[in-house]
Amino acid sequence: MNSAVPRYQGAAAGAETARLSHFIDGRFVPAGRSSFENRHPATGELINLVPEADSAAIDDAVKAAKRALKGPWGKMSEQQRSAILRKVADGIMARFDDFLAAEVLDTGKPKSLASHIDIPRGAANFNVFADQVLTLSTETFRMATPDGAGALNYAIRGPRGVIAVVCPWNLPLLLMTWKVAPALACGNTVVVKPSEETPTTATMLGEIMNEAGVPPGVYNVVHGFGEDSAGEYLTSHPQVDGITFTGETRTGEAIMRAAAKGVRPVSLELGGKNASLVFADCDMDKAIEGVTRAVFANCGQVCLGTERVYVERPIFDQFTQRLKLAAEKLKPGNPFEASTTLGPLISQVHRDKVLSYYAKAKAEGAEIITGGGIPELPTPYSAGSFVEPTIWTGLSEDSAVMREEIFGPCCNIVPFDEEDAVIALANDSPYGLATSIWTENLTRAHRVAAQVEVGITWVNSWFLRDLRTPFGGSKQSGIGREGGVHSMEFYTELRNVCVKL
Ligand SMILES: NC(=O)c1ccc[n+]([C@@H]2O[C@H](COP(=O)([O-])OP(=O)(O)OC[C@H]3O[C@@H](n4cnc5c(N)ncnc54)[C@H](O)[C@@H]3O)[C@@H](O)[C@H]2O)c1
Ligand SMILES: O=C/C=C/C=C(\O)C(=O)O
Repeated sequence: MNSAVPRYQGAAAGAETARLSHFIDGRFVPAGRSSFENRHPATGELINLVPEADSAAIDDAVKAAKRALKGPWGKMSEQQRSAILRKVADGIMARFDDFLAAEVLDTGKPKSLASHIDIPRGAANFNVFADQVLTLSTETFRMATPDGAGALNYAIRGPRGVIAVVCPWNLPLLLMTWKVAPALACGNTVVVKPSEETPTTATMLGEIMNEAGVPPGVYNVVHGFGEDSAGEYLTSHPQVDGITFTGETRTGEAIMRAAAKGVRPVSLELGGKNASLVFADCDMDKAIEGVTRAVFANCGQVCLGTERVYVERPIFDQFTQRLKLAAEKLKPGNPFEASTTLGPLISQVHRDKVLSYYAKAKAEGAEIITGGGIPELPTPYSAGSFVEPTIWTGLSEDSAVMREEIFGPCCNIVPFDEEDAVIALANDSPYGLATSIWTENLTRAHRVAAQVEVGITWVNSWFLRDLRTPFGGSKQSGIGREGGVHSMEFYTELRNVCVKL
Protein backbone atom coordinates (compact mmCIF):
# COMPACT_ATOMS: atom_id res chain seq x y z
CA MET A 1 0.00 0.00 0.00
CA ASN A 2 2.70 2.47 0.94
CA SER A 3 4.44 2.03 -2.38
CA ALA A 4 1.40 3.66 -3.95
CA VAL A 5 1.85 6.71 -1.74
CA PRO A 6 3.67 9.39 -3.68
CA ARG A 7 6.96 10.31 -2.03
CA TYR A 8 7.53 13.96 -1.40
CA GLN A 9 9.57 16.06 0.91
CA GLY A 10 6.79 16.14 3.45
CA ALA A 11 7.11 12.39 3.90
CA ALA A 12 10.14 11.21 5.87
CA ALA A 13 12.32 9.33 3.36
CA GLY A 14 12.98 5.69 4.13
CA ALA A 15 10.48 5.44 6.95
CA GLU A 16 8.28 2.34 6.73
CA THR A 17 5.12 4.40 7.07
CA ALA A 18 5.09 7.73 5.30
CA ARG A 19 4.83 10.67 7.64
CA LEU A 20 3.33 13.93 6.56
CA SER A 21 4.58 17.26 7.80
CA HIS A 22 3.12 20.68 8.22
CA PHE A 23 4.31 23.20 5.65
CA ILE A 24 5.33 26.38 7.43
CA ASP A 25 7.40 29.28 6.08
CA GLY A 26 8.35 27.30 2.97
CA ARG A 27 9.61 24.26 4.89
CA PHE A 28 8.19 20.88 5.85
CA VAL A 29 8.12 20.63 9.64
CA PRO A 30 6.76 17.68 11.61
CA ALA A 31 6.08 19.66 14.81
CA GLY A 32 3.15 18.81 17.02
CA ARG A 33 1.71 17.39 20.17
CA SER A 34 1.04 13.97 18.62
CA SER A 35 0.30 12.30 15.32
CA PHE A 36 -2.74 10.53 13.92
CA GLU A 37 -3.39 7.91 11.26
CA ASN A 38 -4.70 8.64 7.79
CA ARG A 39 -6.38 5.55 6.32
CA HIS A 40 -7.58 4.63 2.83
CA PRO A 41 -11.40 4.47 3.05
CA ALA A 42 -11.69 1.73 0.42
CA THR A 43 -9.65 -0.78 2.45
CA GLY A 44 -8.89 0.74 5.84
CA GLU A 45 -5.14 0.47 5.14
CA LEU A 46 -2.74 3.02 6.61
CA ILE A 47 -1.64 5.70 4.13
CA ASN A 48 0.45 7.97 6.32
CA LEU A 49 0.88 9.37 9.81
CA VAL A 50 -0.06 13.01 10.22
CA PRO A 51 1.28 15.39 12.87
CA GLU A 52 -1.32 17.21 14.97
CA ALA A 53 -0.37 20.86 15.31
CA ASP A 54 -0.31 22.26 18.82
CA SER A 55 -0.98 25.94 19.43
CA ALA A 56 2.76 26.72 19.12
CA ALA A 57 2.86 25.25 15.60
CA ILE A 58 -0.22 27.25 14.64
CA ASP A 59 1.40 30.37 16.04
CA ASP A 60 4.52 29.69 13.94
CA ALA A 61 2.40 29.35 10.81
CA VAL A 62 0.33 32.48 11.43
CA LYS A 63 3.42 34.53 12.26
CA ALA A 64 5.17 33.28 9.11
CA ALA A 65 2.10 34.32 7.11
CA LYS A 66 2.08 37.72 8.79
CA ARG A 67 5.77 38.29 8.04
CA ALA A 68 5.28 37.22 4.41
CA LEU A 69 2.70 39.99 3.90
CA LYS A 70 5.52 42.49 4.38
CA GLY A 71 8.02 40.51 2.26
CA PRO A 72 8.36 40.19 -1.52
CA TRP A 73 4.77 38.94 -1.90
CA GLY A 74 3.36 42.19 -0.59
CA LYS A 75 5.51 44.21 -3.00
CA MET A 76 4.74 42.22 -6.15
CA SER A 77 2.55 43.61 -8.88
CA GLU A 78 -0.68 41.84 -9.76
CA GLN A 79 0.97 40.74 -13.00
CA GLN A 80 3.83 39.09 -11.12
CA ARG A 81 1.49 37.30 -8.73
CA SER A 82 -0.70 36.22 -11.62
CA ALA A 83 2.27 34.74 -13.46
CA ILE A 84 3.34 32.80 -10.37
CA LEU A 85 -0.17 31.42 -9.88
CA ARG A 86 -0.11 30.16 -13.47
CA LYS A 87 3.09 28.30 -12.61
CA VAL A 88 1.29 26.74 -9.63
CA ALA A 89 -1.44 25.52 -12.00
CA ASP A 90 1.22 24.14 -14.37
CA GLY A 91 2.97 22.47 -11.43
CA ILE A 92 -0.22 20.64 -10.44
CA MET A 93 -0.74 19.45 -14.01
CA ALA A 94 2.91 18.36 -14.28
CA ARG A 95 2.40 16.13 -11.23
CA PHE A 96 -1.15 15.17 -12.15
CA ASP A 97 -0.65 11.46 -11.49
CA ASP A 98 0.87 12.04 -8.05
CA PHE A 99 -1.96 14.36 -7.02
CA LEU A 100 -4.48 11.90 -8.43
CA ALA A 101 -3.02 8.95 -6.54
CA ALA A 102 -2.87 10.94 -3.30
CA GLU A 103 -6.46 12.21 -3.63
CA VAL A 104 -7.81 8.75 -4.44
CA LEU A 105 -5.93 7.23 -1.50
CA ASP A 106 -7.16 9.88 0.95
CA THR A 107 -10.80 9.94 -0.20
CA GLY A 108 -11.40 6.52 -1.82
CA LYS A 109 -13.22 8.30 -4.66
CA PRO A 110 -13.00 6.63 -8.08
CA LYS A 111 -9.92 7.63 -10.05
CA SER A 112 -12.19 8.29 -13.03
CA LEU A 113 -13.99 10.98 -11.01
CA ALA A 114 -10.91 12.61 -9.48
CA SER A 115 -9.13 12.71 -12.84
CA HIS A 116 -12.07 14.57 -14.40
CA ILE A 117 -13.04 16.87 -11.56
CA ASP A 118 -10.77 17.20 -8.55
CA ILE A 119 -7.28 17.49 -10.02
CA PRO A 120 -8.05 19.54 -13.17
CA ARG A 121 -10.17 21.92 -11.08
CA GLY A 122 -7.28 22.24 -8.61
CA ALA A 123 -5.21 23.65 -11.47
CA ALA A 124 -8.08 25.58 -13.10
CA ASN A 125 -8.76 27.45 -9.86
CA PHE A 126 -5.29 29.01 -10.04
CA ASN A 127 -5.66 29.95 -13.71
CA VAL A 128 -9.10 31.51 -13.32
CA PHE A 129 -8.05 33.76 -10.45
CA ALA A 130 -4.74 34.56 -12.16
CA ASP A 131 -6.96 36.01 -14.92
CA GLN A 132 -9.48 37.58 -12.59
CA VAL A 133 -6.95 39.64 -10.67
CA LEU A 134 -5.80 41.32 -13.88
CA THR A 135 -9.25 42.65 -14.68
CA LEU A 136 -10.36 43.70 -11.23
CA SER A 137 -11.75 47.22 -11.23
CA THR A 138 -12.88 49.71 -8.60
CA GLU A 139 -15.31 52.64 -8.57
CA THR A 140 -14.67 56.33 -9.06
CA PHE A 141 -17.10 59.17 -8.27
CA ARG A 142 -16.69 62.87 -9.07
CA MET A 143 -18.52 65.13 -6.69
CA ALA A 144 -19.42 68.78 -6.57
CA THR A 145 -18.06 71.00 -3.79
CA PRO A 146 -19.21 74.50 -2.68
CA ASP A 147 -16.07 76.14 -4.11
CA GLY A 148 -16.92 74.75 -7.54
CA ALA A 149 -13.64 72.83 -7.89
CA GLY A 150 -15.10 69.47 -6.96
CA ALA A 151 -13.52 66.34 -5.64
CA LEU A 152 -12.65 62.94 -7.01
CA ASN A 153 -13.25 59.72 -5.15
CA TYR A 154 -11.60 56.50 -6.13
CA ALA A 155 -11.35 53.17 -4.41
CA ILE A 156 -8.26 51.03 -4.14
CA ARG A 157 -8.07 47.42 -3.10
CA GLY A 158 -5.63 45.89 -0.70
CA PRO A 159 -5.31 42.36 0.66
CA ARG A 160 -7.09 41.61 3.93
CA GLY A 161 -4.00 40.01 5.43
CA VAL A 162 -3.60 36.52 6.84
CA ILE A 163 -6.47 34.26 5.79
CA ALA A 164 -7.32 31.04 7.65
CA VAL A 165 -8.60 28.44 5.17
CA VAL A 166 -10.47 25.54 6.81
CA CYS A 167 -11.52 22.75 4.47
CA PRO A 168 -13.63 19.56 4.34
CA TRP A 169 -12.75 16.12 2.99
CA ASN A 170 -15.16 15.59 0.12
CA LEU A 171 -13.31 17.50 -2.65
CA PRO A 172 -10.07 18.28 -0.83
CA LEU A 173 -7.79 19.83 -3.47
CA LEU A 174 -10.67 21.42 -5.39
CA LEU A 175 -12.26 23.17 -2.41
CA MET A 176 -8.95 24.22 -0.85
CA THR A 177 -7.57 25.78 -4.05
CA TRP A 178 -10.96 27.44 -4.68
CA LYS A 179 -10.08 29.59 -1.64
CA VAL A 180 -6.29 29.70 -1.75
CA ALA A 181 -6.06 30.82 -5.40
CA PRO A 182 -8.17 34.00 -5.07
CA ALA A 183 -6.69 34.76 -1.64
CA LEU A 184 -3.16 34.66 -3.05
CA ALA A 185 -4.15 36.45 -6.27
CA CYS A 186 -5.28 39.38 -4.11
CA GLY A 187 -1.96 39.45 -2.23
CA ASN A 188 -3.04 37.77 1.00
CA THR A 189 -1.13 35.02 2.72
CA VAL A 190 -2.84 31.84 3.94
CA VAL A 191 -2.72 29.20 6.62
CA VAL A 192 -4.63 26.14 5.44
CA LYS A 193 -6.09 23.54 7.77
CA PRO A 194 -7.13 20.62 5.57
CA SER A 195 -9.54 18.04 6.87
CA GLU A 196 -7.93 15.48 9.13
CA GLU A 197 -9.40 12.85 6.78
CA THR A 198 -7.62 14.18 3.67
CA PRO A 199 -4.35 15.89 4.57
CA THR A 200 -2.11 14.84 1.70
CA THR A 201 -2.73 16.97 -1.39
CA ALA A 202 -2.62 20.25 0.55
CA THR A 203 0.80 19.22 1.84
CA MET A 204 2.02 18.25 -1.63
CA LEU A 205 0.96 21.66 -2.89
CA GLY A 206 3.68 23.16 -0.65
CA GLU A 207 6.32 21.74 -2.98
CA ILE A 208 4.57 23.16 -6.00
CA MET A 209 4.40 26.58 -4.31
CA ASN A 210 8.16 26.52 -3.65
CA GLU A 211 8.92 25.45 -7.21
CA ALA A 212 6.64 28.15 -8.65
CA GLY A 213 8.42 30.89 -6.71
CA VAL A 214 5.76 31.62 -4.09
CA PRO A 215 7.83 33.18 -1.30
CA PRO A 216 8.14 31.35 2.04
CA GLY A 217 5.27 32.03 4.46
CA VAL A 218 2.71 32.87 1.79
CA TYR A 219 1.20 29.36 1.72
CA ASN A 220 1.23 27.40 4.97
CA VAL A 221 -0.45 24.11 5.89
CA VAL A 222 -1.13 22.88 9.40
CA HIS A 223 -2.71 19.56 10.29
CA GLY A 224 -5.03 18.45 13.02
CA PHE A 225 -8.65 18.21 14.05
CA GLY A 226 -11.29 20.88 14.69
CA GLU A 227 -12.37 21.54 18.25
CA ASP A 228 -9.56 21.89 20.80
CA SER A 229 -7.09 21.25 17.99
CA ALA A 230 -5.57 22.91 14.92
CA GLY A 231 -8.90 24.18 13.50
CA GLU A 232 -9.91 25.97 16.68
CA TYR A 233 -6.39 27.26 17.42
CA LEU A 234 -6.15 28.67 13.92
CA THR A 235 -9.56 30.32 13.71
CA SER A 236 -9.19 31.88 17.14
CA HIS A 237 -5.64 33.13 16.54
CA PRO A 238 -5.75 36.93 16.99
CA GLN A 239 -3.41 37.61 14.07
CA VAL A 240 -5.72 35.93 11.54
CA ASP A 241 -7.48 38.69 9.58
CA GLY A 242 -10.21 36.66 7.84
CA ILE A 243 -11.58 33.12 7.85
CA THR A 244 -12.92 31.15 4.94
CA PHE A 245 -14.58 27.84 5.69
CA THR A 246 -16.33 25.05 3.84
CA GLY A 247 -17.95 22.31 5.86
CA GLU A 248 -20.90 21.49 8.08
CA THR A 249 -23.33 24.14 9.22
CA ARG A 250 -22.70 23.36 12.89
CA THR A 251 -18.97 23.84 12.43
CA GLY A 252 -19.75 27.08 10.59
CA GLU A 253 -21.48 28.32 13.73
CA ALA A 254 -18.39 27.53 15.84
CA ILE A 255 -16.20 29.32 13.31
CA MET A 256 -18.45 32.39 13.40
CA ARG A 257 -18.15 32.45 17.17
CA ALA A 258 -14.35 32.31 16.84
CA ALA A 259 -14.45 35.07 14.21
CA ALA A 260 -16.57 37.32 16.42
CA LYS A 261 -13.58 37.85 18.70
CA GLY A 262 -11.68 40.62 16.98
CA VAL A 263 -14.54 41.16 14.48
CA ARG A 264 -12.96 39.13 11.66
CA PRO A 265 -14.85 38.60 8.38
CA VAL A 266 -16.03 35.10 7.49
CA SER A 267 -16.96 33.37 4.27
CA LEU A 268 -19.00 30.23 4.90
CA GLU A 269 -19.95 27.47 2.44
CA LEU A 270 -22.05 25.07 4.47
CA GLY A 271 -24.37 22.11 4.18
CA GLY A 272 -27.39 21.50 2.00
CA LYS A 273 -30.51 19.37 1.67
CA ASN A 274 -30.96 19.92 -2.00
CA ALA A 275 -34.00 19.12 -4.09
CA SER A 276 -34.32 18.04 -7.72
CA LEU A 277 -37.61 19.03 -9.35
CA VAL A 278 -38.48 16.72 -12.24
CA PHE A 279 -41.41 17.83 -14.37
CA ALA A 280 -43.40 15.52 -16.64
CA ASP A 281 -42.25 17.52 -19.66
CA CYS A 282 -38.56 16.81 -19.00
CA ASP A 283 -36.24 14.95 -21.33
CA MET A 284 -36.30 11.73 -19.34
CA ASP A 285 -32.88 10.46 -20.46
CA LYS A 286 -31.20 13.72 -19.49
CA ALA A 287 -33.07 13.87 -16.19
CA ILE A 288 -32.11 10.32 -15.24
CA GLU A 289 -28.47 10.92 -16.14
CA GLY A 290 -28.35 14.20 -14.21
CA VAL A 291 -30.26 13.10 -11.13
CA THR A 292 -28.18 9.90 -10.96
CA ARG A 293 -25.05 12.04 -10.74
CA ALA A 294 -26.66 14.49 -8.32
CA VAL A 295 -27.60 11.69 -5.92
CA PHE A 296 -24.71 9.23 -6.25
CA ALA A 297 -21.59 11.07 -7.49
CA ASN A 298 -18.73 10.93 -4.99
CA CYS A 299 -20.88 8.44 -3.07
CA GLY A 300 -23.35 11.22 -2.30
CA GLN A 301 -20.70 13.30 -0.56
CA VAL A 302 -21.17 16.52 -2.50
CA CYS A 303 -22.67 19.56 -0.81
CA LEU A 304 -24.64 20.26 -4.00
CA GLY A 305 -25.97 16.71 -4.16
CA THR A 306 -29.65 15.81 -4.18
CA GLU A 307 -31.29 13.91 -1.33
CA ARG A 308 -34.88 15.03 -2.09
CA VAL A 309 -36.27 14.19 -5.51
CA TYR A 310 -39.71 15.54 -6.43
CA VAL A 311 -41.21 13.98 -9.57
CA GLU A 312 -44.45 15.02 -11.28
CA ARG A 313 -46.99 12.25 -10.82
CA PRO A 314 -47.52 11.13 -14.44
CA ILE A 315 -43.85 10.08 -14.73
CA PHE A 316 -43.28 9.09 -11.08
CA ASP A 317 -43.30 5.30 -11.56
CA GLN A 318 -41.24 5.35 -14.72
CA PHE A 319 -38.68 7.78 -13.24
CA THR A 320 -38.38 5.75 -10.02
CA GLN A 321 -37.80 2.52 -11.94
CA ARG A 322 -35.17 4.10 -14.15
CA LEU A 323 -33.32 5.73 -11.25
CA LYS A 324 -33.35 2.33 -9.51
CA LEU A 325 -31.74 0.72 -12.58
CA ALA A 326 -29.13 3.47 -12.73
CA ALA A 327 -28.34 3.03 -9.01
CA GLU A 328 -28.02 -0.73 -9.38
CA LYS A 329 -25.58 -0.31 -12.27
CA LEU A 330 -23.10 1.58 -10.07
CA LYS A 331 -20.03 -0.53 -9.40
CA PRO A 332 -18.36 -0.27 -5.98
CA GLY A 333 -14.82 -1.51 -5.42
CA ASN A 334 -11.20 -0.58 -6.02
CA PRO A 335 -11.23 3.16 -6.76
CA PHE A 336 -8.06 2.82 -8.85
CA GLU A 337 -9.85 0.54 -11.34
CA ALA A 338 -11.35 2.32 -14.34
CA SER A 339 -14.61 0.33 -14.11
CA THR A 340 -15.33 1.42 -10.51
CA THR A 341 -18.07 4.06 -10.36
CA LEU A 342 -18.89 4.08 -6.64
CA GLY A 343 -16.28 4.67 -3.98
CA PRO A 344 -16.67 4.23 -0.24
CA LEU A 345 -17.80 6.84 2.25
CA ILE A 346 -14.94 8.79 3.79
CA SER A 347 -14.71 6.78 7.03
CA GLN A 348 -16.31 4.13 9.19
CA VAL A 349 -17.58 6.91 11.44
CA HIS A 350 -19.35 8.56 8.52
CA ARG A 351 -20.66 5.17 7.41
CA ASP A 352 -22.21 4.68 10.86
CA LYS A 353 -23.95 8.03 10.43
CA VAL A 354 -25.27 7.20 6.96
CA LEU A 355 -26.38 3.73 8.07
CA SER A 356 -28.23 5.31 11.00
CA TYR A 357 -30.30 7.24 8.43
CA TYR A 358 -30.85 4.02 6.45
CA ALA A 359 -32.27 2.56 9.70
CA LYS A 360 -34.33 5.70 10.37
CA ALA A 361 -35.84 5.56 6.87
CA LYS A 362 -36.99 2.01 7.58
CA ALA A 363 -38.34 2.98 10.99
CA GLU A 364 -40.15 5.97 9.47
CA GLY A 365 -41.95 3.65 7.08
CA ALA A 366 -40.07 4.15 3.81
CA GLU A 367 -40.55 1.80 0.93
CA ILE A 368 -37.02 0.75 -0.05
CA ILE A 369 -36.76 0.83 -3.84
CA THR A 370 -33.14 -0.32 -3.81
CA GLY A 371 -30.20 -0.66 -1.43
CA GLY A 372 -30.40 0.09 2.27
CA GLY A 373 -27.36 -1.87 3.41
CA ILE A 374 -23.69 -2.68 2.87
CA PRO A 375 -22.55 -4.23 -0.44
CA GLU A 376 -20.74 -7.57 -0.45
CA LEU A 377 -17.20 -6.98 -1.63
CA PRO A 378 -14.06 -9.17 -1.66
CA THR A 379 -11.09 -8.45 0.60
CA PRO A 380 -9.53 -5.96 1.05
CA TYR A 381 -12.60 -3.87 0.04
CA SER A 382 -14.83 -5.69 2.52
CA ALA A 383 -12.98 -3.64 5.15
CA GLY A 384 -13.76 -0.38 3.36
CA SER A 385 -16.56 1.98 4.34
CA PHE A 386 -18.88 1.17 1.43
CA VAL A 387 -22.67 1.43 1.51
CA GLU A 388 -25.27 0.53 -1.07
CA PRO A 389 -26.76 3.29 -3.18
CA THR A 390 -30.23 3.65 -1.77
CA ILE A 391 -33.59 4.96 -2.95
CA TRP A 392 -36.71 5.32 -0.86
CA THR A 393 -40.23 6.49 -1.46
CA GLY A 394 -43.03 7.18 0.97
CA LEU A 395 -41.21 9.27 3.58
CA SER A 396 -43.07 12.24 4.99
CA GLU A 397 -41.75 15.76 4.59
CA ASP A 398 -41.06 16.06 8.32
CA SER A 399 -39.08 12.82 8.63
CA ALA A 400 -35.44 13.14 9.70
CA VAL A 401 -34.33 11.65 6.38
CA MET A 402 -36.13 14.41 4.47
CA ARG A 403 -34.94 17.28 6.67
CA GLU A 404 -31.35 16.52 7.70
CA GLU A 405 -28.26 16.40 5.50
CA ILE A 406 -27.15 12.76 5.30
CA PHE A 407 -24.17 13.17 2.92
CA GLY A 408 -24.56 9.65 1.53
CA PRO A 409 -25.62 8.01 -1.76
CA CYS A 410 -29.34 8.10 -1.11
CA CYS A 411 -32.58 9.93 -1.85
CA ASN A 412 -36.29 9.84 -1.20
CA ILE A 413 -38.53 10.30 -4.24
CA VAL A 414 -41.84 12.12 -3.76
CA PRO A 415 -44.64 12.57 -6.33
CA PHE A 416 -46.16 16.04 -6.87
CA ASP A 417 -49.10 17.49 -8.84
CA GLU A 418 -48.74 21.29 -8.84
CA GLU A 419 -45.83 23.59 -9.68
CA ASP A 420 -46.56 25.96 -6.77
CA ALA A 421 -46.78 23.08 -4.35
CA VAL A 422 -43.45 21.60 -5.35
CA ILE A 423 -41.74 25.00 -5.07
CA ALA A 424 -43.12 25.28 -1.53
CA LEU A 425 -41.82 21.79 -0.71
CA ALA A 426 -38.37 22.55 -2.14
CA ASN A 427 -38.21 25.75 -0.07
CA ASP A 428 -39.38 24.11 3.14
CA SER A 429 -35.85 23.52 4.41
CA PRO A 430 -33.46 25.30 6.75
CA TYR A 431 -30.86 24.97 3.99
CA GLY A 432 -30.70 26.81 0.65
CA LEU A 433 -27.71 25.67 -1.36
CA ALA A 434 -28.64 24.16 -4.75
CA THR A 435 -31.55 22.93 -6.88
CA SER A 436 -31.83 21.24 -10.24
CA ILE A 437 -34.93 21.70 -12.38
CA TRP A 438 -35.73 19.25 -15.15
CA THR A 439 -38.18 20.48 -17.80
CA GLU A 440 -38.20 21.18 -21.55
CA ASN A 441 -40.54 24.14 -20.94
CA LEU A 442 -38.11 27.03 -20.56
CA THR A 443 -40.78 29.48 -19.47
CA ARG A 444 -41.52 27.19 -16.57
CA ALA A 445 -37.81 26.73 -15.88
CA HIS A 446 -37.22 30.48 -15.51
CA ARG A 447 -40.41 30.92 -13.46
CA VAL A 448 -39.45 28.16 -11.02
CA ALA A 449 -35.76 29.15 -10.87
CA ALA A 450 -36.76 32.63 -9.71
CA GLN A 451 -38.73 31.20 -6.80
CA VAL A 452 -36.45 28.54 -5.32
CA GLU A 453 -34.64 29.90 -2.28
CA VAL A 454 -31.14 28.66 -3.06
CA GLY A 455 -27.86 30.16 -4.17
CA ILE A 456 -27.34 27.87 -7.16
CA THR A 457 -29.98 26.58 -9.59
CA TRP A 458 -29.29 24.31 -12.53
CA VAL A 459 -31.79 23.83 -15.33
CA ASN A 460 -31.39 20.51 -17.14
CA SER A 461 -27.94 19.95 -15.65
CA TRP A 462 -26.12 19.50 -12.38
CA PHE A 463 -22.65 20.65 -11.19
CA LEU A 464 -21.98 22.45 -14.46
CA ARG A 465 -19.56 25.13 -13.31
CA ASP A 466 -18.49 28.44 -14.81
CA LEU A 467 -15.94 29.65 -12.27
CA ARG A 468 -16.84 33.32 -12.79
CA THR A 469 -20.39 32.87 -11.44
CA PRO A 470 -21.54 33.50 -7.85
CA PHE A 471 -21.35 30.26 -5.87
CA GLY A 472 -22.74 29.82 -2.37
CA GLY A 473 -25.78 29.18 -0.25
CA SER A 474 -28.63 31.05 1.35
CA LYS A 475 -30.28 30.36 4.74
CA GLN A 476 -28.15 27.92 6.77
CA SER A 477 -26.11 26.95 3.70
CA GLY A 478 -23.73 29.82 4.11
CA ILE A 479 -22.71 33.43 4.08
CA GLY A 480 -21.18 35.11 1.05
CA ARG A 481 -20.43 34.02 -2.48
CA GLU A 482 -17.30 32.60 -4.04
CA GLY A 483 -16.33 32.64 -7.73
CA GLY A 484 -14.97 35.30 -10.06
CA VAL A 485 -15.22 38.81 -8.71
CA HIS A 486 -17.23 37.59 -5.67
CA SER A 487 -14.18 35.79 -4.28
CA MET A 488 -12.11 38.92 -4.86
CA GLU A 489 -14.60 40.95 -2.81
CA PHE A 490 -13.96 38.74 0.20
CA TYR A 491 -10.20 38.62 -0.17
CA THR A 492 -9.70 42.37 -0.59
CA GLU A 493 -10.37 45.38 1.56
CA LEU A 494 -11.73 48.39 -0.34
CA ARG A 495 -10.40 51.79 0.66
CA ASN A 496 -11.86 55.00 -0.67
CA VAL A 497 -9.59 57.94 -1.42
CA CYS A 498 -11.29 61.35 -1.68
CA VAL A 499 -9.17 64.00 -3.43
CA LYS A 500 -10.26 67.62 -3.17
CA LEU A 501 -9.49 69.25 -6.49
N1 LIG B 1 -21.43 24.70 0.58
C1 LIG B 1 -20.35 24.15 0.07
O1 LIG B 1 -19.74 24.68 -0.87
C2 LIG B 1 -19.81 22.85 0.64
C3 LIG B 1 -18.84 22.17 -0.08
C4 LIG B 1 -18.35 20.96 0.42
C5 LIG B 1 -18.82 20.47 1.65
N2 LIG B 1 -19.76 21.15 2.32
C6 LIG B 1 -20.27 20.61 3.59
O2 LIG B 1 -19.20 20.03 4.35
C7 LIG B 1 -19.69 18.96 5.16
C8 LIG B 1 -18.77 17.76 5.02
O3 LIG B 1 -17.48 18.10 5.34
P1 LIG B 1 -16.80 17.83 6.77
O4 LIG B 1 -17.47 16.69 7.43
O5 LIG B 1 -15.32 17.79 6.57
O6 LIG B 1 -17.16 19.15 7.55
P2 LIG B 1 -16.73 19.56 9.04
O7 LIG B 1 -17.46 20.80 9.34
O8 LIG B 1 -16.85 18.41 9.97
O9 LIG B 1 -15.17 19.83 8.94
C9 LIG B 1 -14.64 20.78 8.04
C10 LIG B 1 -13.33 21.30 8.58
O10 LIG B 1 -13.56 22.04 9.77
C11 LIG B 1 -12.67 21.63 10.79
N3 LIG B 1 -13.31 21.89 12.07
C12 LIG B 1 -14.21 21.10 12.71
N4 LIG B 1 -14.60 21.70 13.88
C13 LIG B 1 -13.94 22.89 13.95
C14 LIG B 1 -13.92 23.95 14.90
N5 LIG B 1 -14.67 23.91 16.01
N6 LIG B 1 -13.13 25.01 14.65
C15 LIG B 1 -12.38 25.07 13.52
N7 LIG B 1 -12.34 24.08 12.60
C16 LIG B 1 -13.12 23.01 12.80
C17 LIG B 1 -12.41 20.18 10.46
O11 LIG B 1 -11.23 19.71 11.07
C18 LIG B 1 -12.32 20.23 8.94
O12 LIG B 1 -11.04 20.65 8.52
C19 LIG B 1 -21.10 18.74 4.68
O13 LIG B 1 -21.99 19.34 5.58
C20 LIG B 1 -21.16 19.46 3.34
O14 LIG B 1 -22.43 19.86 2.93
C21 LIG B 1 -20.26 22.33 1.85
O1 LIG C 1 -19.21 19.56 -2.16
C1 LIG C 1 -19.37 20.67 -2.59
C2 LIG C 1 -18.93 21.08 -3.87
C3 LIG C 1 -18.53 22.34 -4.05
C4 LIG C 1 -18.07 22.77 -5.32
C5 LIG C 1 -17.46 23.95 -5.50
O2 LIG C 1 -17.17 24.76 -4.51
C6 LIG C 1 -17.10 24.42 -6.81
O3 LIG C 1 -17.36 23.76 -7.81
O4 LIG C 1 -16.50 25.50 -6.86
